[in-house]
Amino acid sequence: MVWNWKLRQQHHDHKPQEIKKISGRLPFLGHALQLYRNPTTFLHQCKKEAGPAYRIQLGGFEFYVMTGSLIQDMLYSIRKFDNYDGIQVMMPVDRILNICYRHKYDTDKLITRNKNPVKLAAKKYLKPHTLGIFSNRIQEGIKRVFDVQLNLKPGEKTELDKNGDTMPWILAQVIALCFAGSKLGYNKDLVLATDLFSRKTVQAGMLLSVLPQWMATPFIKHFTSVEKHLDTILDVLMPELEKMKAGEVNHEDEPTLISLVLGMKNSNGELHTPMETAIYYARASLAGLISPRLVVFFILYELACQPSLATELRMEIEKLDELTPEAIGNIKFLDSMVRETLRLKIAPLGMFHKTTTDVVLSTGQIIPRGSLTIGTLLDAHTDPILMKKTSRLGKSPMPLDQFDPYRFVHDEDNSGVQENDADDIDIRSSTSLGPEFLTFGLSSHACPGRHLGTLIVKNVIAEMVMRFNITTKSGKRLPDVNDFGLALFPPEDSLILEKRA
Ligand code: HEM
Repeated sequence: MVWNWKLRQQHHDHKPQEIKKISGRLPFLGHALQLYRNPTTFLHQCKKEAGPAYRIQLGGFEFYVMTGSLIQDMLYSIRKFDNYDGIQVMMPVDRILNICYRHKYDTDKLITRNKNPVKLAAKKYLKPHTLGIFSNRIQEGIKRVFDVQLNLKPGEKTELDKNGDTMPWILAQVIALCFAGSKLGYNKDLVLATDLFSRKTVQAGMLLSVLPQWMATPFIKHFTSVEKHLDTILDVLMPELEKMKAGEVNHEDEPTLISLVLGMKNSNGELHTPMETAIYYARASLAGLISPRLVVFFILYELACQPSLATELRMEIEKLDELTPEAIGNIKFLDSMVRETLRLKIAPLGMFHKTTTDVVLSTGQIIPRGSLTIGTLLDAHTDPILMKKTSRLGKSPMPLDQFDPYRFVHDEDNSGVQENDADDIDIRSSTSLGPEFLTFGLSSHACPGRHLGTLIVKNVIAEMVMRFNITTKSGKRLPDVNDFGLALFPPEDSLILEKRA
């Protein structure tokens, strides 16, 4: 292999070391069994065996695993570690569109490596100070679904299944309103198609992660195709988009993601067509639905297991002068619970990237160009050496591997912050990025939708807790479900909602 000149200069002709392969691989399965049984223990053993960077195999993929501060190095080096190709490993939406929709539209045109219009629109309009434009839509959307789908009499109970339709419907309704506007966003066909597009994409993604594409394709086409749902999204959105394009209507009084994307140019310098814009709506809704759904369920489960937390949250909500999404978004206790959930209720492995060049790590080891890299986020978030500031937070700090809903309810006096703490370690809110909070990524690739996502999560939780007493169906706290260390799901349990008087 020919090292490039710059790398040689940097390392004064010391030959970079290969990164060690972890022993115990099985043919094809690689380390799947170890990751299935106990990913956290396995990843600790790997670090002991091979140091801060090592190679594991899962399914057909080999991953270079980054631990500790190497994760930050990866997330900050956006030119060397590409996140687009990385995300496509876990959520291969380009391949899924290609399998399900290529016969209707050349989906290759939508591969948005460098100019993702959803990202550009999100960066512009989903900032904390611009979120007010979505306020009414968030409030109205949540209220409407609760009134229709969860309309119980006081004392009446219902089951909220984590795999059921209610929670996805609530979130899809809000996302449809925010991304397509009030004129189209209440359309039931659109809301259902938005939800099913995201759920089917996740299922198809799972098939593609375990089977070669030729084998997965017929299953996807038969069982998890997104074609019908994308057709519906196009049917609802395109007539309005055509009118917008012709200048017959505009969305100036209520900015929407679709109006922003329609006004942007693609990589050929041409404005997006109504069809492209409608497909981008579907892609954006994926980002807006998948993670928030899990975060909401994790928090509700915690409230069900610790009813005193629900009582405290109700008291905080009752103290508010007005019940606006912003006011709910500013409740410190709720924000702390969201940040703690995002810190701890995450997969042991995450943040897929692909190297764009041979990369020499600070350890002197090399990752060849085109390799898949991944970070041990959970290990980093529970390591007191890396989480110096976080580990001191709270009046009586709890160990980092335990869920402390009050951890980030801090003020100047009880934050545990010391004078020599680095200023760049920002712990102010659930959306503050920094080396002690990696869940949204870092630097310019960090999630641009996090402010909207957390605001929606908080408002759904607030509505739920004000309307219902929440308990678990099992009557116990069941363990979270780990999926080969690559995804973490809430326990195999349901929630029982009892309408409050
Ligand atoms: C609270 C829930 C959310 C979580 C945990 C989350 C997490 C993430 C993560 C981990 C990334 C990849 C960062 C990287 O590779 O460095 C990402 C990217 C992205 N997220 Fe989110 N996200 C959330 C909500 C949302 C919402 C509501 C939107 C709405 C538009 C959104 C839009 C995006 C987009 C467009 C990207 C791609 C950014 C890029 O390519 O640079 N996310 N998100």
